[in-house]
Parts: sequence; C-alpha cells; structure tokens
Amino acid sequence: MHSPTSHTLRTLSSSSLSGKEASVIVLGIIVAAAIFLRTFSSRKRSNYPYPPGPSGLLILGNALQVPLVSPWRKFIEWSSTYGDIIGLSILGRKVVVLNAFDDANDLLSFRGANYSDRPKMTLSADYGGWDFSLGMTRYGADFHLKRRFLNQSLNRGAIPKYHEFMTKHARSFADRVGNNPDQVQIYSRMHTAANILWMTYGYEVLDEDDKWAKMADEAVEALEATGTLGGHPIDVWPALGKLPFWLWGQKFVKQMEVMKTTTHDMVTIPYETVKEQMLAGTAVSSLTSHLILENTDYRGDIMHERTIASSAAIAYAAGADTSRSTLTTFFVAMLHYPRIQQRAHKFIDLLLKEQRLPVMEDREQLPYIEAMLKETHRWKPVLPAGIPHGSLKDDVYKGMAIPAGSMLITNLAAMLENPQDYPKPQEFRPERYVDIDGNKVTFKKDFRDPGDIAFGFGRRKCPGRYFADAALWITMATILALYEISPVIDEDGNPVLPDLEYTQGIIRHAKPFRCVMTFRSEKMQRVFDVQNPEI
Ligand code: HEM
Repeated sequence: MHSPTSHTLRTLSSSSLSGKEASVIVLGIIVAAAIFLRTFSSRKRSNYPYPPGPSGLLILGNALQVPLVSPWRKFIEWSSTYGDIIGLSILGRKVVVLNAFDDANDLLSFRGANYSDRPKMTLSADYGGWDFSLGMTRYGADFHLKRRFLNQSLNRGAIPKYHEFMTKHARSFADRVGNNPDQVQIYSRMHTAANILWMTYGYEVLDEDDKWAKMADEAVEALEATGTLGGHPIDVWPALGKLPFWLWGQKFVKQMEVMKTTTHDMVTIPYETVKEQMLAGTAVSSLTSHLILENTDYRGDIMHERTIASSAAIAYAAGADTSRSTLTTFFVAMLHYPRIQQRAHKFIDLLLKEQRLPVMEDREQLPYIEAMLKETHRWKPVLPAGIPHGSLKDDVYKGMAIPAGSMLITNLAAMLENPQDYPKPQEFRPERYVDIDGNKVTFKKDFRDPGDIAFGFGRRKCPGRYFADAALWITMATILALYEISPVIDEDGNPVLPDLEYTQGIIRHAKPFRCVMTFRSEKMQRVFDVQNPEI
C-alpha cells in the first residue's frame, strides 16, 4: 500500500529550504514528535513476536523502504525472506502484509468480527468529504446500514432485473467500439458508467462527456491526487489535521478544496434529482428510488437520507473505474492471445450458430467465456494491494501478535500470481479453470477461483461483485460474438500490441492502446442490424 508518506518525508528531508523554511521545519518537528509518541507510547507488549519484516529506521520505521510504485512487488520480494506474513511499521503504525490466500481468508473472513474495520483515513474522510464512502467507513452501525442498503440492490438474486439494460448497453457499446475502435478505453468508461448510473439512479448516460459521470470521475481523481489512501501523516496522527493546511503547501490546499467540492456534488446532486423526479412522478425504478420509498414514513419524512445518498454515490465511485479497468484488460488479453479469442469464437458459434446475439441466459452454456472472465480478473488485478482492513483487538495468529489498530494489506496481486495455484501466472490462460474435450467444456473440480481474491475478503468483500461480473460477461460475450479484435499494423508490417505494464495508482489501468475491430461475418453483421434496430 502506498502513499504520500515516504514521498512527503523524502520531500521534507531533501528540499533546499526556501521561504516555506520555517513552516516546513515546524511541521517536520511536529510530525516526528507525533510518530515518536505513537511508537513508544505505553502500549502493553504481547508475549508473542510481531510478524517478521525488514528492520526500519528509528522514527520512520519502514516508510522509506516501501516503494511508491507497485509496493506489492516489493512485498512479494520480501516474502521470500520473511514469509507470507510480513510485519512493518510505518510512521509508528503497525502494517501487516498478507501475501497468501489462506492467511487472508483465516483472518479477514473467519475472524471477520476483528478484521473488518478500515484504518482511519482522516485526511480524505474528515477533511475531504469522503466520510460518505462505505469503503472508508469504520466497522459499526453506519457500516452495517450502508452495506444493507447496497446489498438490497446488489445481492446475487437481485441481478437478473438488470439483465435487460446490461444487454442493451453491451450492444450500444459494441456498436460504438466497432465504429471507432481507437476510442475503446473512452467507450469502456462510458459503458461502465452507463450501467452503474442506470442501476443507481435510473439515469441514462448518452455520450462520453456525460456530466454526472464526469462529476464522479473528478471526485475520484481528486482523491487519487493526494496519494494512496491512509498513508498521509494526517492519517497516521489525526491531530496534525488541526494545523493550517498551508503548512503542507499551496498545492495541497487546492487539492483538498477540489476534493471537498467534488465529493459534495457527487453525493448530493444525483440524489436530489431522483427525489425531485419522485415528487414529479417521473422517477425510474432504481437503487435510490427504492431506498427513498422504503425509508419514507407516514408523514412523508425520509429517514437515513445522508446514508441513502452515500450508498448510492459509492456504487459509482467504487464500481465504475474498477469495472472499466477489467473490461479494457479483456481487450488487451484478446490482442495478446489471438488463439484464445479464436477458441471463444468457436464456442460462441456452436451455441448461437450465427443466428442471434448472446443473452444473459446463455451464461451457463458458455463456460469458456466464464473462464475468460475469471482469468481477466486474475491476470491484471484492478486493486493489486486491495483496500486495507483494520483490526479492532489484539490477536495472535500462527504464533505471531497482530496488535489492535493494525492496518492489514491484502496483497491480492501476490495471491493471484501464486504459481502453486496458477502455474505460469504471467500467461492469460482460461484453460486453468476448464477441461475441454472436443466441443465440450466443463469446469475443473478443483481450482482457486480468482473471484474469491480479486473482490477482497470477509465482511468487506466487494458488494458489487455480482453486478460487475454480469455486466462484464454480457459485454465480453457480445463483443466476441460480433467481432474479431486484432492489433493495428505499423508501417513495417508489425502488429502493435498494448503495453503489459499498467499505470500505477489506487486502481490500475492499461496504458492507451489501439485495436482493429472487424465483423466476423456478414451474417453476424446482419444479425446485429436486425436484432438491434434501436442502435
Ligand atoms: C471488476 C470490478 C470490481 C472489482 C475488481 C472490485 C474489487 C473490490 C475490492 C478488492 C474491494 C475491497 C474489498 C476488501 O476490503 O476486502 C472492493 C470494495 C468495494 N466495492 Fe468493488 N470491485 C468491483 C466492482 C464494484 C462494483 C460494480 C461496485 C458497485 C456497484 C463496487 C462497490 C464496492 C464498494 C462499495 C466497496 C467497499 C466495501 C466496504 O468497504 O465494505 N465494486 N471492491
């Protein structure tokens, strides 16, 4: 997990002192004193050792050893020396890295009552308006209510009611990408926004510059701009937040202002719009309209308004970029692995016989596409270091002490690249999960499902997983039924393939790439025109 922590400290220690000199020194002393107190406060020591890890510096702990870019790779490297559970100390905060599935599952799922907290993210939650977000809500009554509100619309049984619009959106997406394949990443963003905003607010996204999608994207960008979550000195020592923000520099002041405005807009504008539509009798059935109805008492007063608005807003903030990243990974995989694409075409043709487009009811009949979806989650995990959990009480696991208030990092990338579960993990191979006998595809009996890792663990496991998977499946199946995805050819006749090194951030994305989309046959083109006349 990484953050501005080491970056901030590097900046503090290496900058040549300027006009801001005094404030930087004062701030530095306060930060150091805060960390010192935190580290050496009178915490009762456990009889068990803290998990092993690299030794760090006196006050900073391991802050300077954890790289800003791809920290999970460093954690994988360290695991060969220290084992699967690594104990770190960062600015006085205990950080336990879990590299293995079984440990993450034992702690976060089986001991979920203790490990379902989130580390306090004071900076973004208290000062940047992100306190609305379920992802940052501490374990307790507010957490349970938000999860309940989301689960009502996102549990497995609720998903079939979204099949119709997901299928319609998948076809619009196929039409747009087919006409303009260079915009595949932009249309992927628009497509995932369209699915989530329709489910959440009954709101229709009509173009790639949609104002609601943009508003939410700006809020997420503002969050990313301050670094990785939970690692700013203000997060580690919340009292520092009481100091004037200009001590951290003018850029920081500006970023925080943008964060506050954008989160406020993202939570309130769509919610108030749905409320007005309900009064006017024009609202479409959605997660928000359902929650409003259900929580309105006989006098017409709406209970839990802020929680309803927050639950709706987080669905977009947490669901759109993650789904978009997975969808573009599917295109990247198809460009790099044409044989797998051909195999998928074969199984789709066997079922649809070039006579119709896929529908959600085909999902069980197309296990190879399901296996491709699993492999897409595994191959380029969207959140390689997950979202940190927090522990509530002192605990002992495998003879090691995990103190109350620790931050637990689930190294999802390490688990999804584990060669015992996934031999040759760098390769995209849906065949890991299925046996193929001629035209017959059956799921293997025993494999580690990447969906049990990529969506996190225990009581914090992603509430949007069924929605995400259904939307991704129909989109992939529709694209595969219609098109061959192939690389652009450069002037020397060589294929130009997407870079497999992804961007770095809280959510990973493929770097910009281009592709060519060709209708697989005239027949399928006609099927598309006939069965999809509204496009
Ligand atoms: C491919 C798509 C997605 C992936 C890979 C993904 C992955 C994750 C992961 C790893 C977590 C953290 C779990 C943990 O703390 O252990 C998470 C949390 C969350 N996800 Fe997703 N997600 C996806 C799509 C969605 C969608 C579509 C929605 C909503 C419609 C959503 C809503 C959330 C929320 C609200 C949380 C916070 C849960 C909490 O803190 O209790 N996600 N997701």
